[in-house]
Amino acid sequence: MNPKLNTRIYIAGHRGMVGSAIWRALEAKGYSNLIGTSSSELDLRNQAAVHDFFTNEKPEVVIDAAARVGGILANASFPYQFLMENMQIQNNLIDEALKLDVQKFIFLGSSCIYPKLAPQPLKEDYLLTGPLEPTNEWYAVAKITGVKTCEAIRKQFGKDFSSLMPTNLYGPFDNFDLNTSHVLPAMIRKLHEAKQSTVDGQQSTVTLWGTGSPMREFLFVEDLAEAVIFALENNLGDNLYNVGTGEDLSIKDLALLIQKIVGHTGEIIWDSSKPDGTPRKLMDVSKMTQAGWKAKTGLEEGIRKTYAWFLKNQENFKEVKI
Ligand SMILES: NC(=O)c1ccc[n+]([C@@H]2O[C@H](COP(=O)([O-])OP(=O)(O)OC[C@H]3O[C@@H](n4cnc5c(N)ncnc54)[C@H](OP(=O)(O)O)[C@@H]3O)[C@@H](O)[C@H]2O)c1
Ligand SMILES: C[C@@H]1O[C@H](OP(=O)(O)OP(=O)(O)OC[C@H]2O[C@@H](n3cnc4c(=O)[nH]c(N)nc43)[C@H](O)[C@@H]2O)[C@@H](O)[C@H](O)[C@@H]1O
Repeated sequence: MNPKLNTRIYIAGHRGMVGSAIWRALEAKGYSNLIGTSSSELDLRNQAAVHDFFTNEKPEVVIDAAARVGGILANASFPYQFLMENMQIQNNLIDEALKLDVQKFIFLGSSCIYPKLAPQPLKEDYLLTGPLEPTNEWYAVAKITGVKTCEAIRKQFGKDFSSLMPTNLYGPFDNFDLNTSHVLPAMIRKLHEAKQSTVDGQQSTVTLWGTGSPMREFLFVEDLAEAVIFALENNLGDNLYNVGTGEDLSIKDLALLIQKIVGHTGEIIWDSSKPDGTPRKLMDVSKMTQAGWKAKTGLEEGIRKTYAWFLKNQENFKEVKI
């Protein structure tokens, strides 16, 4: 389909980091008929409520950025919720979208769908070729189910349902709760707070998780929002596309970069009782590049923007339990 500026676009999860970035980017491009509801207004795990919502709102396009999301520890600690809630949310959205003849559905998954020890960089074809990383296999299984459900609809009904697999994301409106966050916002918060708490003129020590040796790729969330709009406005023609920068670095090097940006001069300790997770998950982004989309924001530039956002908004995190 070719969306018009008044096409009715429902962004599920529009208050989250990803959904809100997509909303802002669509608004900036002039899309005027955006639909969003918070989880307190509409619990997407509730099938009947989702049915009523679709019947009333009649979206023409659905972008699914709603999910139970968290970093390595949250994933490993709540396997049932990460599996069940994600399947409930996506099943309700996809099934109602199919029944009510939504013209385009974009499902967002994650790079953890690929096997733990798959060759690098990860090509879309490597899906279901080996065992998953145990810390997040529950979330990964839910996301694989979402990819396959969209693929089944595409195959059986010829409808434009497709999946984008973003690498690890970061940016404004990220989650800075140290128990549930991903590594990049956790490092910004830990290093910033340690910089501010000096003891005898020395900045405090920061404890990070694992060995620091895993490799990760990071994409600025506003670049992902551009990729989603690219997929919305172009008929990509296939079911599954990786979205990333195609570059990675070690967790240790990420810590050194954030330390420099934040201005922390204290010591960093690595707590190897915490899991490392998958050793590497670098995306092969050639399919998206060939389609015509490429990430724009360099890692240092993106972290500087995110840190600036954190400094402006950190009062909101004060009540979060560490
Ligand atoms: N963050 C990453 O590093 C990353 C990496 C790859 C892929 N992704 C994917 O990107 C998508 C969005 O992630 P995010 O980082 O933006 O997460 P987020 O900030 O936690 O946002 C998740 C959104 O989902 C909504 N939601 C959760 N449970 C819901 C429910 N039961 N009913 C209704 N809404 C519900 C929340 O709504 P309320 O705010 O109203 O509660 C929230 O707006 C997910 O599909 C995720 O897998 C994220
Ligand atoms: C994108 C998401 O990635 C998630 O995997 P994954 O990259 O390991 O998740 P992260 O939580 O970002 O952790 C990445 C790496 O950073 C290390 N790390 C170091 N210090 C910290 C810290 O203070 N907090 C956190 N959170 N990590 C830290 C962590 O041990 C791991 O090796 C998956 O669990 C999800 O399913 C999803 O796919």
